[in-house]
Amino acid sequence: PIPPRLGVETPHADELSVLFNESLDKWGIDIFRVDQLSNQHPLVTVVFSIFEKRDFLSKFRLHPSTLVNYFTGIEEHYKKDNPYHNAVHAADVTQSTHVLLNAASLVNVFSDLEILASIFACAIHDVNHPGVTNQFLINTENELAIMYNDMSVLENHHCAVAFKLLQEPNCNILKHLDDSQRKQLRKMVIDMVLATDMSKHMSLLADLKTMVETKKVAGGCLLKLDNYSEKMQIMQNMVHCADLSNPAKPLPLSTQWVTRVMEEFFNQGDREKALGLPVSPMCCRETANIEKSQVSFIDFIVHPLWEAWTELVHPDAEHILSTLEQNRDHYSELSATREAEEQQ
Ligand SMILES: O[C@@H](CN1CCOCC1)Cn1nccc1-c1ccc(OC(F)F)c(OC2CCCC2)c1
Ligand SMILES: [Zn+2]
Repeated sequence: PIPPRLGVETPHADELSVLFNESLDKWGIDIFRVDQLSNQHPLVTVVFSIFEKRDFLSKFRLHPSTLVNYFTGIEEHYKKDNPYHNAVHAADVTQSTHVLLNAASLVNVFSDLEILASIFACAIHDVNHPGVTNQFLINTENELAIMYNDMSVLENHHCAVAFKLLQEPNCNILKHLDDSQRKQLRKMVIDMVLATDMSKHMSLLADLKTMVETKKVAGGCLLKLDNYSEKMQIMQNMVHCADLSNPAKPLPLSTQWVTRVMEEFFNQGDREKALGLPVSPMCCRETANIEKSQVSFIDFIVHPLWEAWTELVHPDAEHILSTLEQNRDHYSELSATREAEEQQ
């Protein structure tokens, strides 16, 4: 059976293809609308449409129904009742990376295999996420923490689930890659997904800043990327930027992500309370100051990262950085008014 043109069966196929024709390559596509129009298959349709647009089905001899089978399996392994870490987040990070890859200063930097690996890594980067943090899994001696010895527990799990699924019948999308391509892709995907562990953030950012400094010295071009580790550094930071892009999206999208992530954090706080464990930061629904937390999240983590990325790909990400700065000021004003109200 030939799969439907957008990879998914939906009564809104026409509306969805109009939305993709207009905005698949744009920062700020309404991914929540993609979720609705795709009959709750946002990841399958985003991956399928990006692969079609990049001509990956012919470049890598990917069979359409194998592609739909595999990414439907991946999508099903994203827990639907996670408010945040669900298939919409995966589709969002995947489409965001697709846009970042189109930056003029990154043209000709990555091979098709590196681009395939980046898109694949985003699609699977949080698969089967349990809706709690690494620290929670470690504190509760969860079987996943035991399995991965407390080291990047979630991120190891996401990789393992994704590669295990490749071995299911009619799911091996990499069947027609040669052995060396498949081995390279596997290594690149693991390197990118393990780099989404927030505990790696500071070292990843430090290395990115160093690269930006040397790039300035070397006359401002990126093309001299000859070794794997420099290329992988950029790919890891690109996926990490996409993973932390919620505050840098148009405000109506950003606020929906804040609501979702806080609900997931509060659910974890409820479980910690019930277990008599100390409640993690920002996870207590009684005391959390949502706007204030967003301002410090942006000031200490998200803005420094996007500032470095914007310098690296100058001037292609300027509009993203300015959206982030506008959103930061919005949350800061909100938190000031809330504080003033609470004083009265
Ligand atoms: O939890 C974050 C990392 N921590 C590290 C320790 O300091 C606080 C932040 C990143 N992360 N990891 C998974 C999901 C998210 C995450 C993703 C979107 C977030 O906000 C918004 F953009 F939607 C987000 O906000 C939290 C709650 C308030 C401030 C941070 C978190
Ligand atoms: Zn993520």
